[in-house]
Order: sequence, then C-alpha cells, then structure tokens
Amino acid sequence: MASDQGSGTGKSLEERITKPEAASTDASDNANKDGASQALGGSDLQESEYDVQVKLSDLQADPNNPLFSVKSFEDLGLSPEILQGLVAMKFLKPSKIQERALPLLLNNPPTNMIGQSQSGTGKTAAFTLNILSRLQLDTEENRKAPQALVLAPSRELARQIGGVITEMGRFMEHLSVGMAVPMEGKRPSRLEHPVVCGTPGTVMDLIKKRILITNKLKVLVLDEADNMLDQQGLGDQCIRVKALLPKTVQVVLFSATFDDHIRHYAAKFAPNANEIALKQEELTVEGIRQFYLDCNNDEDKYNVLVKFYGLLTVSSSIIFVETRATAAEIRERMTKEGHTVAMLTGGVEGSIRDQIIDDFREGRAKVLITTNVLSRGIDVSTVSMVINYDIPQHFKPGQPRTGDPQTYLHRIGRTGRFGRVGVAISFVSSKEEWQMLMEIQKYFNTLIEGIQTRDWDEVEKLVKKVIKNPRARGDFAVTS
Ligand SMILES: Nc1ncnc2c1ncn2[C@@H]1O[C@H](COP(=O)(O)OP(=O)(O)OP(=O)(O)O)[C@@H](O)[C@H]1O
Repeated sequence: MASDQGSGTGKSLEERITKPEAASTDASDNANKDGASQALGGSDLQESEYDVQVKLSDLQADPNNPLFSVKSFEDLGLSPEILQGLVAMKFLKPSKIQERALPLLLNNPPTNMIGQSQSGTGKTAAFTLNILSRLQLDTEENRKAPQALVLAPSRELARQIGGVITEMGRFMEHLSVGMAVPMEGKRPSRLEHPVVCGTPGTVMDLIKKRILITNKLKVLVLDEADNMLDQQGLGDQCIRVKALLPKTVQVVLFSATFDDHIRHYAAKFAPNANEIALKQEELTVEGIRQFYLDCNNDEDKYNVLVKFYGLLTVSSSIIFVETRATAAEIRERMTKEGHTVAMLTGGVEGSIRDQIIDDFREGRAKVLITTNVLSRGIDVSTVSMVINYDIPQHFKPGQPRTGDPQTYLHRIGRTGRFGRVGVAISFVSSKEEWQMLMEIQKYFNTLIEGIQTRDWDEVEKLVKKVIKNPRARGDFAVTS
C-alpha cells in the first residue's frame, strides 16, 4: 500500500479518493452520464481489444458531446474529391469543432481563426479541409507554388499532419505535400508543393535560403498554437515566418488549450479572428479516466512501472517523464530486465525518431517512453494508457515547481481519441508532486481518483474493466 508519507498530504488515501480536494461532484456526475464515451472513431461500430462495442453515431447524436454535429460533411459545401477522401477515411459526420469552424474558415474573404476544442476531437481535419478547399491546382505553376503552410512544434506532429493532408486529399489530382523538418543529407533546391508542413526553425531556414517560396501563400496554420507562441524560441520563429508571408494570408490557430495570457497574444498574431473557445472546465475529455498512484520515492516509481508492464502492453501505452535523462535511464533499466520498450526524446536523431514513431504507430513497439516532445497532437488510436511517471511541471530556477495543467491535458489526451476510452495514471512520489497534481485537478475542476490497491493483478483487472466500461466508477477505492 502506498504510504501517506509518499504524498505527504496528511490524509488517508480513502479520504483522498472519496473527497479529492478540487474535484466536484458535478465532474464525476458528468462523467457518469457520459456512458457513451467508450466509442471508437472511424467506422460506425467497432470492436476494441477490450471487446467494447459502442456506436460512434450515439456520441455524435449527443448535443453535449464534442463529437456532436447536426450537419453532414456534404452540407459544408466541400468538393466531391474532398468528400471522397473523407468517405475513404470513414469520417461519417463532422465533429462539433469541424462543423463550427469550417463555415467560418471557408468564408470569403478569408478570415483568421483561433479555434479551441478538446484533444482528439478532429482539429486537424478542420484546418485540413480549409486548406484543401482553398488550393488552386489548375496550372503547373500553381501546383509548384506553396499555397498553405502548417507549422507544428515537433517533427513527429508535422509528419503526422502531412500524412493526414495527403490522405484526405488523395482524390485531388496534383496534390502533393512537402515536409520542412530537419533533414539529413542533401536538401532539395526548391520545395515545390502546394502544401508544406514543418517545424518553425526549419521553415524559417528554408524561406531564408529561398528553398521555400512564400509569395503565393494563402493559408498559415499553427497547430498547438498556444505552445508555439508561448515558447520563446518557437514563438519568435513563428513571428518571423509570418512576417515573410503575404499580408493577406489567412492565419489559423488551433489548440486544445489557450491560457488567458496566450489568448491575448494569439489575438495579436491572428488579428480580427473568429474565435471558438472553451471554458476551462470543458477541456477534459470524458472518455479518459484519470487516476493517481502513490509511490514512496523514485525507486518505488520505477518498481511500480515495471509491475505495470503487462498492463502497458495489452494495447499501446505512453510513459511521460520530465527529462531526457530519466527517459534514457528507465529505458535502459527496463531493457536490461528483458522488457521491450521504445524511447523517443528530442536528443534522438531525426531519422531514428521517424523509425521509432512509425514502429509505435504500427504497433511494432507498444510501450513508448518519452518527454513533452510528444505530449501534443500525436494521434495513435491504439493508445489506451498514459502514465505520467513525473507530474508535468513548470520549472524556474530558484522557484518552487508548479503543476502544468496544459501539458497534463495534452499528455493524457494521447489516449481517449475521438470517442475512444483510455486511462491516465499519474505517479505521485512526494508532497511537492502531490501539490502539483492537486493544482492541475483544481484548474480543470476534474476528478483524479486514487488507486489504493497494490495488488497488481487487481489493478490490471480493474484497469481493463474501466476501459471496458468507463461508467463503472469507484472501482479503485479498494484497499489491499
Ligand atoms: N469526423 C470524424 N469522424 C471520424 N473520425 C474522425 C473525424 N475527425 C477526426 N477523426 C479522427 O479523430 C482522431 C483525432 O483527430 P485529431 O488528431 O485531429 O484531434 P485533435 O483535435 O487535433 O487532437 P489534439 O488536440 O490532441 O491534437 C484522428 O484519428 C482522426 O482521424
């Protein structure tokens, strides 16, 4: 049994489960109501590894669900080729953000947009459909001229978005998507694609070297816009890129989170934008069950993680840590003990990163240890578990660490995508970590339940049960 000393709250675990400090009964009631959140995206009725059968159409018929919409894709005035692409991807109906954002995005003259919607609710398709609809591919010259530029904070996300645009536009003749991420070997002399996706630093470099020509650009998208604008380096690069684009460019900013101070900044970056915003307490995805687990210290965290290995490999899982060093250490220890785990951090070379993420997407690697580099945007539908090995935190030298709610939300949002269900477990090994987790819980006015038992067979059974039936709450209030 985890000790109270571990989190140092002075409360019994029982109290913490039944009355988490910041959790409201509303939050848990809402989660109870959302029985439908077990559904799976893609086809209308699917069966997961856990033998869950729920209809996506049920979710999309519920006005309170972010996947709800009254319209069909046909109603949004998209071209037959694009509609064909959506059918091939088995997108039957738009989600709420797609239904709301698209008419505003497609309107002429083009208007800027700041769009917010919960993780995994289809923001990529929302901006992709706008891009595809605005492309002119009639002449050779136009086909070679970059007309839309998408910036993302990581190489993996830029590649993923490039893949979605290619797939959605695959019935459009002459569409091609160029990548502007750090490349090894010889660079092309020109990036001649109507759509370019990349990371800000490389894009800036390619523009400066006139490899990427921007005079025909019509749309600029910043995915994970709050993160891009908030980080000193990335933010500066985004501003410099934008300054080199035609003044008429339509600026589209999307994210699941826009903190107040960033919203103000975003409004400057995308002036006179149409805004779609969510309230703080609307941000959590109901299909994701959130738990914490008390650990005595760092070594105990590691031992617990190893105990979880069986559970982590039932489907796919992501383990988030704060530093590259921790990621490397855990990977090494687990590998030595005979477990198969992959690791991806910013320190890994580009082509190897591509291989690792592709292996994870294809299910060749099932457990991925990573840092915040992959906390945002990555969409791998088989991920049913996210572990916060370290609580996401803000760290400034000389100041106490504080919880980082935005990063927490993005990390746990790697599971529970488009109506699927998932479990997020945060490891708590000190009073400081406990406080940070409570800050996060309070910020979202959500419920993070404690796992009381240390009987791992029991935990495994319960996690599987939760994934099967997220309505079954309170399962973890079991003392060993
Ligand atoms: N209308 C739709 N019907 C069915 N599936 C959809 C639809 N729209 C998107 N999806 C699927 O939902 C998943 C999540 O979409 P996406 O990655 O765009 O989410 P997001 O809102 O950008 O999330 P995040 O904030 O985490 O980046 C993807 O696998 C995508 O293929």
